[in-house]
Amino acid sequence: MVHPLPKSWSIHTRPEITAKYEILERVGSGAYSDVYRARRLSDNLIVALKEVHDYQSAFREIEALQMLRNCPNIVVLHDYFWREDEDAVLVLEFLRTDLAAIIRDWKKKGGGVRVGEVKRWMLQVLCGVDVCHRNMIVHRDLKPGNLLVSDDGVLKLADFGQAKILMEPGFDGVNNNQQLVVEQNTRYQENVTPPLDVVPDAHSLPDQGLNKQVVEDTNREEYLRQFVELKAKRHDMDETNKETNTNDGYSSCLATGTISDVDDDPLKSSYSYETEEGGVDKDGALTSCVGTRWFRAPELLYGSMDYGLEVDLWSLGCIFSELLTLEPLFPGISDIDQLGRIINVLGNLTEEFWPSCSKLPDYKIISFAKIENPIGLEAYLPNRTPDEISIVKRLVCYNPANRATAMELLNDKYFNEEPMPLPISELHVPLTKNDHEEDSPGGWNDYDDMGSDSDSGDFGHFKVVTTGFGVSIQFS
Ligand SMILES: Nc1ncnc2c1ncn2[C@@H]1O[C@H](COP(=O)(O)OP(=O)(O)OP(=O)(O)O)[C@@H](O)[C@H]1O
Repeated sequence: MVHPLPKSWSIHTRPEITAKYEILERVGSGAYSDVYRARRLSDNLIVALKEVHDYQSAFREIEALQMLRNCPNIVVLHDYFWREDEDAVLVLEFLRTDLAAIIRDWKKKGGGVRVGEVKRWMLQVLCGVDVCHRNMIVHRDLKPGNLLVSDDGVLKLADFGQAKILMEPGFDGVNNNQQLVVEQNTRYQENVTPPLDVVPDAHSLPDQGLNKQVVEDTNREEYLRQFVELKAKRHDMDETNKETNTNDGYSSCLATGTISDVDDDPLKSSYSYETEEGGVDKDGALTSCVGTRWFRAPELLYGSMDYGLEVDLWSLGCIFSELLTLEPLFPGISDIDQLGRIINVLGNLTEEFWPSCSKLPDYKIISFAKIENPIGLEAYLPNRTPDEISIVKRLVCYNPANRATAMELLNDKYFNEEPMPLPISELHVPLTKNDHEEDSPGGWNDYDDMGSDSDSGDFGHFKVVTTGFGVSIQFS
């Protein structure tokens, strides 16, 4: 659906943007942004202008996309506008549809999935995630709706507003493709031979205008200068926004949900929770309030602020399962329900599965009744082959260290045997993106709620028990 232009439109009143772009229509909006289709006046290129209303999110997205430029399965950042007193505007390549729309289209048409197609889509997702992870960037919001697709079938990871660089990369790691590859991380560096070549994207040519920020032939010094400048700006803004800021490390989401979940919770008076605001390393700690619930890893649901790239691997497993079945694997209606669904399938989270799980911040706060006979992932993947089930199991598992990396999966025989992955040129890309709005209630309309962080849904049966750690909520 194309949204009509609102009358008061901040992007429209910014001469530095309108001098270079004709704004055509609003094509989407998210938690932090409004996205417009626009035409670049210099060469008529159609682009997406993403006006980001949260500077932290804008910074993250720019920082990550700068590092990942020239990667074929990552959305191209052509340019950006960043001024202290205005919302940042990112100029992105325009991609008309996404994997969620493709899944909806398959479902609507019936007839199941074509394995060759599933393989090609999944390979493209894996390539995008692999390049992020080799650069120590955790995306933190992988879901079909954030995997944009071009008219000719190229899939690109987008929406890096929650992305985080897990360590400062060594700039010496710039390789021929100008990607920054971190040497320190052995798990992700062993046998690094990208199975699919990373080649510069034809559409990634830089903007040549006055506000040029992303330059294809940027040398290392210039790149470093821009990066340092942007960081300094962020630091200044951090200082001025200290009062209201919720940086990583300043907030903790308990397994009961996000802080807003707790605030909204009608049962809030029947239990308590404590959040440690002090003593958390501002620069080092992460927040657990990330990602869209259906794709959120259990360690995040249990409040971890010490997680790694593996949270993306869990999301990948949910995405692969959805490609195979056309249904979301864990469509939780609240964070508690999300955890309950996972536990019903995998069994209770115990040290048998993940030896250090009891150290998760909320592990002792939330306890579920013992699940004697977990359903198992197989039950959710009827008629799928053992290889397909095995891949889902290698991603959707409790212990993050046991999750298969994107690189390992790219080399998995599944993607190299019949039926072979379809060539990109043979992938079917639906013409429209939002035809699900016509669907019947209870169908794909529900899909729009997958990102909601409000726990106003059904909590099911529970009992509140006082323990040595405070109050425990037990669900059955
Ligand atoms: N490059 C693009 N090309 C075309 N449409 C886009 C592009 N980027 C984003 N959009 C559209 O705008 C919507 C919002 O964008 P995006 O998901 O990046 O924003 P967000 O505020 O970070 O969202 P979220 O609430 O999912 O975190 C997307 O669902 C998509 O429909």
